[in-house]
Amino acid sequence: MRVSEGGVELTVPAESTDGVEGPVFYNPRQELNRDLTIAVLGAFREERESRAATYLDAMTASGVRGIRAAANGWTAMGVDTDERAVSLARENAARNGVEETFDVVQEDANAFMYGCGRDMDRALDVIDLDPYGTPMPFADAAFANARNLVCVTATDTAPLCGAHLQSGIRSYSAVPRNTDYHAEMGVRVLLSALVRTAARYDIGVTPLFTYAKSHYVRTFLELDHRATAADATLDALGFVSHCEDCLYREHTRGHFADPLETCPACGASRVLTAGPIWLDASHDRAFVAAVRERIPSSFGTAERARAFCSTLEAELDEPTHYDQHRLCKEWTLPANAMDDFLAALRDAGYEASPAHYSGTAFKTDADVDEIRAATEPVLES
Ligand SMILES: C[S@@+](CC[C@H](N)C(=O)[O-])C[C@H]1O[C@@H](n2cnc3c(N)ncnc32)[C@H](O)[C@@H]1O
Repeated sequence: MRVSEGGVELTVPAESTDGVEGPVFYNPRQELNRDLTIAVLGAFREERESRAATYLDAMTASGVRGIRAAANGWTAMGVDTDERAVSLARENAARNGVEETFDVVQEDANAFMYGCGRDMDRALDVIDLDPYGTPMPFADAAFANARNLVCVTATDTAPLCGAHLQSGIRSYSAVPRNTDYHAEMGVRVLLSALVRTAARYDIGVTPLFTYAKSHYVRTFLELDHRATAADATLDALGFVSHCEDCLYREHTRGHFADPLETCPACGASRVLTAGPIWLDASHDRAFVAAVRERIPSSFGTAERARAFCSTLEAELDEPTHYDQHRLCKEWTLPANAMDDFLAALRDAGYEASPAHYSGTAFKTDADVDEIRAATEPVLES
């Protein structure tokens, strides 16, 4: 089957695939992810005045990411262990006339990355990990061998958000907890595990653009190759305690957890502690704005992608979000329009923004009692 996206033409398997078995992977529902990736690459080069030129599509499948990067001026490389993927990616590269700037290799991604690290002629400026499930088996090789930017997709959202607790602990060396902000738990557990991996190579990390959508988390991490930068990055790790009864939460920075026995707000003992998680900003607002401006109307998801960036730009940096419907259920009050709800918080002197996780998700510097006091009038009206 022929598809076109982002100005390139591809042959892909007739049915879309999203599993390990079956034909070469291509998921049309990931077009937004790929459109945003191309816009991030462009913004990174221009905004950061970066000389980054080489891009590794470390799990290339149909070759779609590498081909789109090559079509946008990158010297791209693609790797896949599946020989059918390698030959399809090569065919697709030739179809788009980028076979000179998109070289595809059949190899294990880790072996390839370490091989490049030893070869100055194959230095990798940007490495993009897009595996099935957890990216952690590839994270060491990526940080050890990337110069400027590491892009990561994780699709194992149940382990990341604490729904599959043991699997999450095994993969991420952190304790994720299943809360009502489960997608954000996944974002912050993933960032924590990635920055701790980078720190082992004396690399500090700045998350430029991070989001959770349907069944995956995606992040773009700028690298700073200094031990002091790694130390500063680790200062953004800590723990969150969450009351399952009244939804109170608090977070503390540092390497040691100090779990709450009881909730300071309601006295209940059903308090979950998660961590270490990433507590700082998960995106750089100015960078996200630059990404938005670089989304051409020709992209299939242009309108959605720009709107998504706008939501992310406005989102506060608080490490956990609330859900209006969840709070209203707790308070047995009717929910109201999000705009009125957030306006009530702002009128009461708090910061408040939508959060990209859902249409009823929001962030604020108010605590649960303060949210209720500020919004009760508009919920009852
Ligand atoms: C989720 S798909 C990649 C999708 C692709 N990046 C896209 O945007 O359509 C994962 C790919 O990783 C490949 N793969 C699995 N293990 C690998 C490994 N150790 N090294 C390199 N590729 C691997 C699989 O064959 C599969 O094609």
